Amino acid sequence: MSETSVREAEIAVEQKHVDVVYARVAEMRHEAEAMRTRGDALAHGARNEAVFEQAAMLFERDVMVRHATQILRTLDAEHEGLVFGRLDSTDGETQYVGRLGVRDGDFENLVTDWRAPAAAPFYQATAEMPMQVIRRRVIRSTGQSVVDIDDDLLMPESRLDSMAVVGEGALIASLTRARGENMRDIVATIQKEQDEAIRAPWRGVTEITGGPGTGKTAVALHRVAYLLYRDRRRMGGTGVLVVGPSPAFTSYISRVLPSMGEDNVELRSLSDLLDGAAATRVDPAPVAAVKGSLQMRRILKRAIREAPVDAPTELRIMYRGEVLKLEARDLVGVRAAVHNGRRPPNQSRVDAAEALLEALWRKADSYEDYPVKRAELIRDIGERIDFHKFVVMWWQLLSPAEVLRGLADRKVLARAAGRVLTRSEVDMVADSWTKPGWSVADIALLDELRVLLGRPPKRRRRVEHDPFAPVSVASGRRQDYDEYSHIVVDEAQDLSPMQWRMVGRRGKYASWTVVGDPVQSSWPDPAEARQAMDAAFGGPRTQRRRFGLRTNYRNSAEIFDLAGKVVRDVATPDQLPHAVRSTGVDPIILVTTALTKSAIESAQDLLTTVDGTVGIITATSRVDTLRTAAEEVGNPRLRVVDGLESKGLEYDAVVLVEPEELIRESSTGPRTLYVALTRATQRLTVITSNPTWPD
Ligand SMILES: Nc1ncnc2c1ncn2[C@@H]1O[C@H](COP(=O)(O)OP(=O)(O)OP(=O)(O)O)[C@@H](O)[C@H]1O
Repeated sequence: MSETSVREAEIAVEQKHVDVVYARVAEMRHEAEAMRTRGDALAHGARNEAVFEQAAMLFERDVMVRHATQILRTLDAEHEGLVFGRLDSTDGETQYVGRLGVRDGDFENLVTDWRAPAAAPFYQATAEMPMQVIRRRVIRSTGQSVVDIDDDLLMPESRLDSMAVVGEGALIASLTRARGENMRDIVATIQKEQDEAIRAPWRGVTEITGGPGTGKTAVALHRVAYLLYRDRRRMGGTGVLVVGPSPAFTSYISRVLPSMGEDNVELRSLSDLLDGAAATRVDPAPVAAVKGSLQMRRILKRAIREAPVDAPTELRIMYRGEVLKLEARDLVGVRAAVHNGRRPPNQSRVDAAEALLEALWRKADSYEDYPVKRAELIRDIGERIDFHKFVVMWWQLLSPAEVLRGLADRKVLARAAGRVLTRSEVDMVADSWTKPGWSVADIALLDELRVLLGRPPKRRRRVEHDPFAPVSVASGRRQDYDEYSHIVVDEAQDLSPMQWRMVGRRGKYASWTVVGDPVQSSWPDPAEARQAMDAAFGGPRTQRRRFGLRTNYRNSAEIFDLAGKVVRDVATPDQLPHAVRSTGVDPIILVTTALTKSAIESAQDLLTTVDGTVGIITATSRVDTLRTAAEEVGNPRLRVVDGLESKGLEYDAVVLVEPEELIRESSTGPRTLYVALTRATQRLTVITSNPTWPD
């Protein structure tokens, strides 16, 4: 038989099995619908245990079918298959691997879930350690049709004559596919070193490091799916949180988990981790550096001890014919004493009232011929409406937003900062808070304030308009942030210490998967961030395991060569991954002063060359101009982002505009440029006004 006809014959064999699987899933779906109707009736009428048991069984079935239906819906939209692998072993058994475990009516295995221990050889077997696998086959489908297969012969000596072997590399085929709007799962082609990280135990902290394109994000997401499968009871109840650098990134990765049937995972970016306070901008690097460092915590703590600007500075009260007066100095003392108490300020109003009454009594006690008793004074004044009004104005319930906005006044900030910030830092940071909206760095500060201020007590009555009620930054979507059972942090090298505190607060009892690449870091003080990270994990004694990924699956070798050049002074050779795929096409470097025009022309060119997405990456200051120009092209495959936004994303082709501006804009030298240069899978064009770039 010719090679083509062997391939076709083998495709037909697999199609037959795939048809059986889909038919079984359809059958189960029908059964489940019927059972659901019956199950409701059963559950309502349940009288004895047997019926209960039956109802519970039906429920489990139902859950499984819903799971399958959801996966199918996601896959149908992307034309991918439920079954993607097959193992032929020395014991004569054949096993299919897929996104879901499916059994036939007799409980015989039709497909093994990729996360089950039985499927592990599909990812772990090698020619050196074949794990009894003679042939490993990757099955590629479009919807329900098998379109291709690809074999790995691991034990040639055990191969039977009837066993055909076809294909030329499922991995490479998958890597050269056009990139779309969303990241795809990699279940069919997970590599051994990746699989080890995916299947690591849930406990403690799992750190995954690797250069650009080594599959860190993909591995982290598959690990979530794996943990939910293996430890659903532990993970499923309180939930898994995945934290990424930007909303563009969370949207990019949003499809991966649903394609594996997992939609119960919260994906959040650092700018929307706090409910009700989404960031709309990014601070310039020097401002972000100040706001992200731990010294901000000291400043915020001092800020909340200050009296609000409109708080009264004197208390006068008539009592039994005398004027009792607390002067500014007295009030400052009382305020400080209340702040030194145990409770956060928003829960200390009662303490404040008591401390004021105590101070009034001390005043009264110092008057001669003024026979009042302590208990009487406290009771009488404590019940008076004018005293209550004073307390409400003097000890205001504060929202995190109000406090941070208050620091836009440079005098207020300078007072809170003391000697922690220089004068120019105070100017620059105060100025940033006069701008509308919040920056990404502000979200961590608001979250810190949320905890420092404490949750205000619930009001008993609904008041129509209460000018003193705090403007809440928490909409109450999720009250108890500290309840996640597992947290994944992607691009972890970029979290500031304050952001680590924010994330750490959400994982008091969590286990962690932390993913990053130190060479791509955009944070200027890695040591301080490292310390804050350790604290988030519960201290340096928390169990850790580390995995390093060494192969760059994204970039062509030609593109990665150029990217490697720009970080040669800040990265050691062993920090750079190895790019496996060569396209024979070198990046283009275009020297011109007509940057916008050339960028658009190059992008248009590339849109005709590649089938997937094209990204224009540029300095923040150029984004608006280029976006306007790109809109005129009117092609939905074309995007414009700045260097920081490009983190974690990928495109078929990239046009990088004025590389040196990305370096100038960043506080970490060439690292952001390195990120930008490693976003393309196939083509890269760099547009520069410097004739000697990159030398
Ligand atoms: N085993 C694999 N099979 C197929 N594709 C893979 C595999 N591993 C990684 N990829 C692909 O390589 C690309 C890079 O993966 P990913 O974005 O997870 O890398 P990363 O290490 O997070 O990159 P960066 O740090 O540069 O953002 C993605 O398109 C991913 O689908």
